[in-house]
Amino acid sequence: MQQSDPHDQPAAEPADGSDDAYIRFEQVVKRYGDNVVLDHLDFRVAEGERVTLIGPSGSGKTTILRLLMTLEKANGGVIWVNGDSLSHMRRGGKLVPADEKHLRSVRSSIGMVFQQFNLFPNMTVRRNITEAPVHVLGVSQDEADQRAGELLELVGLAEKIDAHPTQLSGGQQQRVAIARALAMRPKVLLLDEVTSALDPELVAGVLDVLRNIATTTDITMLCVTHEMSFARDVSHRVLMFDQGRIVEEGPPAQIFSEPREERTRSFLQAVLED
Ligand SMILES: Nc1ncnc2c1ncn2[C@@H]1O[C@H](COP(=O)(O)OP(=O)(O)OP(=O)(O)O)[C@@H](O)[C@H]1O
Repeated sequence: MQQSDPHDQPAAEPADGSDDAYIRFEQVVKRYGDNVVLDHLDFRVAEGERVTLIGPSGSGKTTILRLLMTLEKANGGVIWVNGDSLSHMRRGGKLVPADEKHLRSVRSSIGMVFQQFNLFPNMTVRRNITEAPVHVLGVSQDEADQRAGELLELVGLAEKIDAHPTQLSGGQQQRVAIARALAMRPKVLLLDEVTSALDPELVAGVLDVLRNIATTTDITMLCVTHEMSFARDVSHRVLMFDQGRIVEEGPPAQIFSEPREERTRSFLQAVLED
């Protein structure tokens, strides 16, 4: 049984009433058994903002993305996405626990790309990209096909539309996974170490695609990466985590060039030596 947390107050609106944050974590607690992974975490991400999460292994970065995708549930606090709470909803003027329909609706504004590409091996690239828009959003197959073509153009794989994932390199598969996430027209894109599973020579191509998406769209991005030059290029803000708390945050130029905290300095040193 999960313990309840004193901060797990149902809330209808962000605590300060008006809040322009698109994503907001308010006193969020996540535990696995006795392991406190997120410890009363507070942060906000504005609409269109691109934020990179850095920090040592186990500091809770992936957990944050998984909570946003509702793949995990917080033990305390409230997570807001565009004014909707992931724990509660209003029904008939009352606050009730969020149901699956509410969560599905919130989740539909969020796309995620994982370290492993998770493409359907038996489907062509086209079907990998069109399956969810057609079956979840109810978009016509023609419209979904047209969008798949445009997205494959964007990720530089237009000629692979009828290929199967097994015929593609890891980097190409990851670019298809990015196109698939964008096909749902998300407002937020979550990127979880999307180049970590790739051979080194394939990393740059995937990062170039993401740089292009970051700079040519107004999509809100939360990105977990060890690619510091990519983080420097695309992020508006970097959050440095340790043991489930933010130890430092700031624009990339400051965090990477003049970190204030010893923990940030030693983390960056270790990544650079890697
Ligand atoms: N399903 C789970 N069951 C138990 N513990 C878990 C589970 N998922 C994550 N954890 C623990 O939560 C902590 C935070 O993990 P998380 O993956 O969020 O860290 P991270 O900062 O993303 O690390 P990395 O950079 O290695 O991916 C770790 O101690 C991890 O062992």
